[in-house]
Amino acid sequence: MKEFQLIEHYFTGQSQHRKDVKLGIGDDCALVKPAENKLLAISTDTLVENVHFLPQMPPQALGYKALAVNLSDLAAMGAEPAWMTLALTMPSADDVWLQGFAAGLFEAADYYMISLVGGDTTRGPKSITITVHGQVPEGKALTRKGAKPGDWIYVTGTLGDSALGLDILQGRQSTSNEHREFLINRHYHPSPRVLAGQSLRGLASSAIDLSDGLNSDIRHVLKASGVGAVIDVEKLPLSPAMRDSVTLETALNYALCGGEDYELLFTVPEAQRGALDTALSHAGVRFTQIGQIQPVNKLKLQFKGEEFVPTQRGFEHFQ
Ligand SMILES: Nc1ncnc2c1ncn2[C@@H]1O[C@H](COP(=O)(O)OP(=O)(O)O)[C@@H](O)[C@H]1O
Ligand SMILES: Cc1ncc(C[n+]2csc(CCOP(=O)(O)OP(=O)(O)O)c2C)c(N)n1
Ligand SMILES: [Mg+2]
Ligand SMILES: [Mg+2]
Ligand SMILES: [Mg+2]
Repeated sequence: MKEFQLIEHYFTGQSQHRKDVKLGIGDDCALVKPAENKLLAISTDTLVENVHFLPQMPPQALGYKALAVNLSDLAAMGAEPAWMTLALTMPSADDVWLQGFAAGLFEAADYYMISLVGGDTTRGPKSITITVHGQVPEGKALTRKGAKPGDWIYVTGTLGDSALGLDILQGRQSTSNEHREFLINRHYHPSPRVLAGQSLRGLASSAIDLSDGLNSDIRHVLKASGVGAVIDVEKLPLSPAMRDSVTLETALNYALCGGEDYELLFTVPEAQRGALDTALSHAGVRFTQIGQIQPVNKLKLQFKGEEFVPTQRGFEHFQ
């Protein structure tokens, strides 16, 4: 199949048709109509073979995850997904692979109501870059800046599962079949907390999504907000699969430094604390208070009051 046939065959048949897409795939640009009184939220993330995914990763999971990691950034800002572009580079046009990739991509796109409006297809080492566009009411976006001393720190979901799943895939850890399936699924199918992010508008004083690991990502919030924090690592939410598979110390290191959780970390002032339960009840995700913002610009990790020293900082591309 040639380049243009391939694009038409795999990427123009989506079921997600948004009224605000005035011109989609096929021209030199897409034309979209942003809503009035809303700001555009734009973010891009790349997945590169052997850096972000193993060559044997099922194409359906890869298509899904490539979009999910991008949606996670929209979630962190409280934005609603709207449009995306896809830049796809691959060594050859493998029909089975493309079929699976497109199925996974559109599964996530349909669920989160985001429309593919364009992209680029090239030959080369396998990599996927998605740019997402979302919308957020003016003045309502969540940002990394805004955490104040005394605010409570929360995370959604459970932490560390994805990194343990990757280690299991690579034979560095092992566990029961049931836990193995759960953990690998958490690695392959992260759940971007899109609804939770929108529900936190007007409630959270700051937010970020966790991609490199809490120990690394929370520092972006602290720096942007000009504050410090105490984290009670014994409060970090761990899945039963995590707790059953490794020692508590190893589990806490996965939760702090493993990365690819795609959960939200957010801060909430004391006065808004009571409103959280109701706001997040519709989002269908658990959330756990793990610490508090402090005036001194420093991150303190403690386990039952004693200093906790993690084995690493978090994921970094350039050491
Ligand atoms: N090559 C680049 N050019 C411009 N901005 C970049 C580049 N790489 C990263 N950024 C910006 O730097 C910030 C941090 O990037 P990153 O750590 O990748 O964020 P995230 O973890 O949310 O994906 C983001 O605002 C991102 O848009
Ligand atoms: C083959 C392989 N090695 C290592 C990892 C682990 N890993 C890759 S990227 C990453 C962090 C997140 O990726 P990044 O490109 O930093 O995304 P961003 O922070 O920009 O959202 C982690 C933990 C993996 N998923 N696959
Ligand atoms: Mg990024
Ligand atoms: Mg992010
Ligand atoms: Mg990163």
